[in-house]
Amino acid sequence: MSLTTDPELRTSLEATPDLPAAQQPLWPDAAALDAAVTELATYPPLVFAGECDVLRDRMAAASRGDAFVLQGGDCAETFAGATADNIKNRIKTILQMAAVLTYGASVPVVKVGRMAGQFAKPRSSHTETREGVTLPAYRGDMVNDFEFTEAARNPDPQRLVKAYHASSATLNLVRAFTTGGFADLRHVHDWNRGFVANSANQRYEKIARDIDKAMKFMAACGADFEAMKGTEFFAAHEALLLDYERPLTRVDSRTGDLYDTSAHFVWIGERTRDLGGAHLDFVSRIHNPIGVKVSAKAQVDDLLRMIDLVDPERTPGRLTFITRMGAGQVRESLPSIVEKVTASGAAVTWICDPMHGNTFESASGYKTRDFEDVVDEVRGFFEVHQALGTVPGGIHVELTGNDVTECIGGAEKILDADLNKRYETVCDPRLNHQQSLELAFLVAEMLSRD
Ligand SMILES: O=C[C@H](O)[C@H](O)COP(=O)(O)O
Ligand SMILES: C=C(OP(=O)(O)O)C(=O)O
Repeated sequence: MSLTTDPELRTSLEATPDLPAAQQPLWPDAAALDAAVTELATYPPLVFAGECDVLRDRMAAASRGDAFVLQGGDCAETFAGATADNIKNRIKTILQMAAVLTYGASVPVVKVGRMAGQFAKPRSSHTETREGVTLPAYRGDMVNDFEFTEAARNPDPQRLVKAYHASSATLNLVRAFTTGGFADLRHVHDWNRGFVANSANQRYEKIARDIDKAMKFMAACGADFEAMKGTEFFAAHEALLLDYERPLTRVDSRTGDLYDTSAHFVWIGERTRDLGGAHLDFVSRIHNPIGVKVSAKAQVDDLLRMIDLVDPERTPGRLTFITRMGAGQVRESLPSIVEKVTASGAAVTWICDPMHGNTFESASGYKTRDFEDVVDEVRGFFEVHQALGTVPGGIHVELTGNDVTECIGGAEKILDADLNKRYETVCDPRLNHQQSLELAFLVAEMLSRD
């Protein structure tokens, strides 16, 4: 792979018209920004273009119903949170969910972490006010620090470089866990047995028992579990900060095509998906599989134009619409979008994000989500696709492997009064380990009914 100093790449990126880029930090020091971007451009890619192509094929399989996608991870990764234990717990949770979903869907589950790059956040407001003091909003560790002081909230471009190193270390451990034996299906199944052994989760015992039987059947047939000790795992994040994504964009030496080597899959968020904006222009130039968040506010005509821009050749697996309508809206707003996009002949993969349309402020003042709403949105997503004869291709979830108390509900019955016990997110509330597994069991039930 060539670096951004490659004349071909420079030409291609410099050809990018000067389009408006929403949600970018107001970097106070242009020279410092320049230095950070130049430094990033000299670093090795985090992923290989060929891996992105593999993921594109997997996303294409999901668009046909031959695979099911599980995307999950933190709302906002932090530098301090990039520890071995946190990464291990998140991977473990995703592997456990994937095992249950594989059983429910009877197709391979494509595992994609919101990890190793999810360090930047779009915000509703540029500023945050506490007790009469107004400072720049926290925009993710890639930009500034969560601490509420003027110095901490000042955007620092060296954080772009730190984000690269934190992503690199995270991805290194993720690759080690997923290929070095930790992902052994027999361990994963044992962990799930531990989950259903908890009296709160007894209603999922039947699925766990059925999986147990299936594993014994496979063993009796001579299945090689040793060969199933590793698994494919991909990294994804929102391509929000163009000062990070552009210098990590490289020419694939095999084909001459551009790839954003900061992750296998990048998505464009609800707040930055404007057709005339720099974000969609950027992803239209790279060859990674791309996601776009779609809320109930999306106009179908805009989505059709977006497909023409990002996926003019209608390549299966290239474009994923991650719908996040809210439990109260999904049944009303999703059908016409799916119907019209399908009628246009586009080959998009449909994924449900049941988190971002279901956020509210609890009576005690915490930003939270109700587990019931999360489940209901996924249920609505399945109902809509079933009614239209289209394919529900996967789910996209904000989760952690730790026992935080950020979303209310679930079998543990987390209440508003419990939120203050372990509310650790620096942005949006995540499902904890138990709630994530519970969601997987419920989605497995939905899938096996299909
Ligand atoms: O993750 C999504 C957004 O970044 C987040 O919901 C914005 O939160 P805010 O409305 O508190 O800025
Ligand atoms: C900001 C996010 O979501 P959305 O763009 O859908 O609001 C996100 O997934 O982190």
